[in-house]
Amino acid sequence: MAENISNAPANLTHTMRRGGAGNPGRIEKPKDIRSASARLAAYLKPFAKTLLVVFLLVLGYTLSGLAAPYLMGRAIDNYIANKDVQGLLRTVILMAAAYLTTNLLQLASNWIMSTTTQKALKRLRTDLFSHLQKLSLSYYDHNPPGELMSRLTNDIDVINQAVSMNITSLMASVLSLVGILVAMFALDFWLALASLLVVPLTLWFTTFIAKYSRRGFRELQAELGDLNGNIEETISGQRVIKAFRRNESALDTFREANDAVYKTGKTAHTYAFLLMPLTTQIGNLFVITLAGLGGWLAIKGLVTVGLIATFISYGRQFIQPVRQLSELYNSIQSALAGAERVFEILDTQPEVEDAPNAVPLKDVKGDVRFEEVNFSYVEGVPVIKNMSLHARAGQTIALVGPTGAGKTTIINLLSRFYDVESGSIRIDGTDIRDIKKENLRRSLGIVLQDTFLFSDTVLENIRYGRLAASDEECVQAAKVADADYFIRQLPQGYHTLLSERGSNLSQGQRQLLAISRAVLADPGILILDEATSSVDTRTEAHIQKALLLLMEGRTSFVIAHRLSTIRDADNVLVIRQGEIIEQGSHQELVNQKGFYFNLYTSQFKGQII
Ligand SMILES: Nc1ncnc2c1ncn2[C@@H]1O[C@H](COP(=O)(O)OP(=O)(O)OP(=O)(O)O)[C@@H](O)[C@H]1O
Repeated sequence: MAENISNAPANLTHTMRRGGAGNPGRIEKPKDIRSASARLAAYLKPFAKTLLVVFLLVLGYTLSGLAAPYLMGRAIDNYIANKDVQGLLRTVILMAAAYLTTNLLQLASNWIMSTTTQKALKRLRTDLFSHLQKLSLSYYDHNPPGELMSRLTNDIDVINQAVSMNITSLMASVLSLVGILVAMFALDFWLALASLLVVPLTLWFTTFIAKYSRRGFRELQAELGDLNGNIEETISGQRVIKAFRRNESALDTFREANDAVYKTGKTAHTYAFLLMPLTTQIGNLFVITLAGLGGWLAIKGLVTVGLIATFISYGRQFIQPVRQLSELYNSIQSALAGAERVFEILDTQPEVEDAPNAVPLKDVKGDVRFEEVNFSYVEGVPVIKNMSLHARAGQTIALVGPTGAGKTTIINLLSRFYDVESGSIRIDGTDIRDIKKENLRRSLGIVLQDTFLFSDTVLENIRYGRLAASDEECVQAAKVADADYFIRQLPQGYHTLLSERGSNLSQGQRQLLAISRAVLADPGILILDEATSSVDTRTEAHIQKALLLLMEGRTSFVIAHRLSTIRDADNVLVIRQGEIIEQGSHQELVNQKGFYFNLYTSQFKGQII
């Protein structure tokens, strides 16, 4: 058992590195230990019977762990002293059996515990992920993806570490401490009392080293954070770095950050590694004291040599749980803090569900009305002000205006990604808050500038528009969207795997896939955000053609960047600071010589119509 002490630095550093997502490297304290542990325990509750088995196994191996030193003492006193080879052999076999049982039971309990933990964590992860799906977009506005990812992965991992390993360790440590103490006091009161002196010394010592080591690792995490940020920026900004020939200065910044990591890492690890030899020294000191004191008592004829051997062996076993307890405390604290962060998400109110009287939307005609709509993302900062508009079924509405005017917000409100603050939005006369969300979103086709493609095949990415669609329907949609020609040129055609966010496709091609999706979805109302970045003229022509086809007979809201789209629109809404300041056809607006006219002359003049 004593050799386990050598694991100390590894365990300790591991615990420290996994300080949790919020602030890695720090041993964080949960705000409410009781509630966090109760909720975490609830996830283990379905496995109560299994946990009882684990407890019995731990109890079993603690007892068998206590048996071996006792047997050794007996062997020395009864058989070695009396030269009884038979008896010695029997005891040696018993000792071997005791050690073997200890190891086997330990193995079994750890295995069962970690399997159980994995099952419980699988549930927690599923709960967390499904809850994330239900949260509103405004929640995502306030919680960056990195942070949420960290909760799904790091925090759950910290909990995993603590629950799968540390719960059994905790049980074992407490049980073996109690067991050893009882055995020691039962065997010899004074020697047991002397052994107890080692407890405060070990506790003080481990806490002392752990404090410095922890501080070191905390600093190391901060430096590592800087280094990671630096690397991430350099990788994602490669294009700009190369364009501006900043490779050397990027390297300099990296060297600086790398150097800081090296220095802090050296100090932190030195403290951590100090723990092993120094704890071993304390253990040795303990053995020497026991041997000296025990030897003296033996000379006096007060104790037997076998008893001293038993005590020394117990003594070695004793230090480990004492040291472990102080480490476990930190690791469990971190896990509970992680659990709290996970529960915080689970406690966030999900997106407003459908009203109880929500109705399905059937056969959408596409008549859209905004009636005195007000909205703000942040309280007190109105983004849409008292806006009213009417789009008749089949009309194309172009939204134009300077950046930040509120065009995307209008579309966000129509899609009910956010709810209006006051006023109402109606589709075919029904307030969208009274329409089943599922239905509402199905009747809207959204083609955004930055199309999100999943790491899957081209075919599956198109099928995202309507999951029940057959392969033929997907291909047909791609043909209508004029995407078929480029898809067939891809290495595996429709079965080509797209990389994350479709980065192996050009922007124009991504848009064509988004249009294919919309064609497949066959929505009553279309929402388009025209791409601002230029694509090659051939793709551009394909996109234009596909869009015109798609818009035919559907009410379309287009955040327009091309003059041709604006000219073809039935109504152009000029948005400024959350208000419609002008509206009419392109020609009417030009004739008005107002805000649109200025916008037109500065922005669109010269565009090929
Ligand atoms: N999620 C958000 N949280 C807080 N404020 C936001 C959010 N999204 C947009 N805004 C703010 O709302 C205002 C309107 O933004 P919106 O995206 O609707 O403008 P836009 O007209 O679409 O601009 P652009 O043409 O640049 O896309 C801006 O001031 C913007 O900063």
